[in-house]
Amino acid sequence: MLVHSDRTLQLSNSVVTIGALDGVHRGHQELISHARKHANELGVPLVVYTFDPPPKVYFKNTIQLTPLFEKIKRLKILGVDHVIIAPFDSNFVARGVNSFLNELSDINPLKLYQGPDFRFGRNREGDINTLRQRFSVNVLDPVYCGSGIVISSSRIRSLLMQDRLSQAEQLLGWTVTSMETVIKDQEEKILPS
Ligand SMILES: Cc1cc2nc3c(=O)[nH]c(=O)nc-3n(C[C@H](O)[C@H](O)[C@H](O)COP(=O)(O)O)c2cc1C
Ligand SMILES: Nc1ncnc2c1ncn2[C@@H]1O[C@H](COP(=O)(O)OP(=O)(O)OP(=O)(O)O)[C@@H](O)[C@H]1O
Repeated sequence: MLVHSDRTLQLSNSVVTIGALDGVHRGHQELISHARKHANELGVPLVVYTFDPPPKVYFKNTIQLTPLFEKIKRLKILGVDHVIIAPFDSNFVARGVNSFLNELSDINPLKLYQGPDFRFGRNREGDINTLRQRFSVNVLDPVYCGSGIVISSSRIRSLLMQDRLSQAEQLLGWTVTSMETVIKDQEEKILPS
């Protein structure tokens, strides 16, 4: 797997998933697994376009489930070919939808795989319909946990903050050992003893 931090990757075709993907939880895994399968059928590379830090960490100062190296490790395990890491900063946040879509066209996505709630661009102006004006998009039904709640990074953050580690693990599909350490570190920074 190749990691690109300069956003200059050019491909003649690809299958793409975009997102914060904090935790690379079971919902993200399902999305990537469908995208992987389709990329194999088409014989093209699978690209994940992600953000560092995750937008919710940047805007809402939430805890971060996976540090970048852990997210990259998980994406590699899932068989992703290229990861594009966009530095999520004030310049990036100010970009309009067209600027972002123009950048995406450098990798010529034959298909994008997203969940229904995906948003992008300045003030979250873009959605699935905006994406569809330029690219072909497959929208996956949300993956739910056993209790009928949609799996999300936010839900997992909340479970971890309540020390409900085994439930968080079920939603993540990964062990929380390394993450627990990260979260404890973050808590200690917020609440110095
Ligand atoms: C070019 C670009 C600009 C963005 N600007 C904003 C913004 O102004 N406000 C905001 O809340 N999120 C912004 N975002 C983040 C998106 O709302 C969203 O979190 C991101 O596209 C990842 O999707 P996901 O949250 O479904 O993973 C931006 C995203 C992109 C790609
Ligand atoms: N449970 C899920 N089932 C299917 N797709 C999902 C699921 N959760 C997220 N996605 C999709 O994965 C992509 C990345 O989403 P994102 O990283 O924002 O996940 P999230 O869990 O919703 O995060 P957060 O709770 O921080 O908003 C988006 O296209 C989103 O719709």
